[in-house]
Amino acid sequence: MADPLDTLEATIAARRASDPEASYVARLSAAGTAKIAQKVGEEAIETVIAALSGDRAALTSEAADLLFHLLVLLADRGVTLGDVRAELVRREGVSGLDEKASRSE
Ligand SMILES: N=c1c2ncn([C@@H]3O[C@H](COP(=O)(O)OP(=O)(O)OP(=O)(O)O)[C@@H](O)[C@H]3O)c2ncn1[C@@H]1O[C@H](COP(=O)(O)O)[C@@H](O)[C@H]1O
Repeated sequence: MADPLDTLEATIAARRASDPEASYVARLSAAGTAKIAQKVGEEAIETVIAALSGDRAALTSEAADLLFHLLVLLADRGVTLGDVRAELVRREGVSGLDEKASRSE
């Protein structure tokens, strides 16, 4: 089975330039980077609130909203899940101290 995040990334790529009347992704993308980033911020706050509430189902739902909007933002800025995965893999071999040192170089 395909990874749902990969499937969602492909769906978002396909919908970005489609009819805004029929697609939320197209509507949000047409609104621009600042609006998409604002939505990511809102969903992040809602995720934090759900986490602190102790409601597991609410946290799961808000996390899905957050990941969806983050994928729309990444697509808007031309960053792929592959780019993010590669960064995570790179960090697997870097200790906290080493990473700080490499960032300051
Ligand atoms: N995963 C999602 C998804 N999660 C949340 N949402 C939408 O995100 C919106 C956020 O809700 P809010 O209440 O925060 O926002 P709002 O008040 O409606 O909108 P704003 O005015 O704040 O922007 C809602 O309209 C949800 O329907 C999503 N919309 C789409 N997808 C996926 O994207 C695919 C493509 O969707 P379309 O572009 O609509 O075809 C779908 O098949 C889904 O897989």
